Amino acid sequence: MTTPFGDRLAAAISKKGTPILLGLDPHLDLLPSPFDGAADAHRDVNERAELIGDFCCQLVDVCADRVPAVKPQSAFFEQLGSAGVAAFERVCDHARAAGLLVVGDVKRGDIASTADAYARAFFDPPMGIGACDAITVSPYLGADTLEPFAKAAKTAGGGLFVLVRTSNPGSGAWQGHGAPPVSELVAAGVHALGADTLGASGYSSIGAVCGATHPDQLTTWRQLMPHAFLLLPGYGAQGATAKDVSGAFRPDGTGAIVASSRGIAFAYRTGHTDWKTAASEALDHMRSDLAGALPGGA
Ligand SMILES: O=C(O)c1cc(=O)[nH]c(=O)n1[C@@H]1O[C@H](COP(=O)(O)O)[C@@H](O)[C@H]1O
Repeated sequence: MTTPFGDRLAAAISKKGTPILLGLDPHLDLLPSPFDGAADAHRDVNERAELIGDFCCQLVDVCADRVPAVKPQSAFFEQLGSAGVAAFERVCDHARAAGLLVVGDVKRGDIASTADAYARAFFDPPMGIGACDAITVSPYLGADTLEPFAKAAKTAGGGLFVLVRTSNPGSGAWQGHGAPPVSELVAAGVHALGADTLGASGYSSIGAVCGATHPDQLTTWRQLMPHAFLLLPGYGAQGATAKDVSGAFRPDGTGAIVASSRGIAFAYRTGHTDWKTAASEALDHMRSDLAGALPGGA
């Protein structure tokens, strides 16, 4: 039987000694040379997709020994059509071959019968868009629409990260509405959905996306979802710091994974070093930054 995703993530974080989730977001306008040709709309789309795939694979190679997992953002690949989707698959395969867990940032969500097809696209190997260990999903359509995703994930030993409260400035208008706020209702749903996936690590395979840009609320979400991994976007480029994310962790320093995309991939833009050296240094800086701020010195 496949080891459940929650246990695999806990083991990977422990092995690499850091809860960093490396974002793979090939923004066309930020790519370094020689990959910047991907932004040229007059160029052949297959070549452009090849360039973004190559960039992400090389970034994986730079960081693979120091991160447990990566999060390729599907939008940056989908914008180049089917060639981009093929590049997404290649990047997922490359990361898995490097021993990393892959969280496909695809933010899917639809009525249950359609959600079932989306879930198969990511978790059912014969049909797989890109072999993902977990994917991000939107809960807006209701709890019933998360069930097909959860079922497919469980069967595959995979996981989900449900959007509970996103990192963007406007997230409060709807997600923060009501008493208790919608985000807390979703958090309760995530807790319930993960109950039957609790692994030996004490973590379930159903996690939650909670923006690191809401530091005051992270302890509340930690309490509402005691067995869920919290995926925290917003560190670095969106302004959140290591201190901001500390409330999302258990006292033993486990239970959350901190995402950073632009802050690592495009670190070269703030300095004068080559892009690989800059990314590597940014990653080392993030590792020590987190180690100094998290409970248990994670
Ligand atoms: O699900 C996500 O990963 C996500 C949720 C959220 O609330 N905010 C958020 O920024 N993200 C994603 O996390 C990444 C953040 O990128 P950086 O700001 O460059 O680190 C992007 O891929 C976003 O799509």
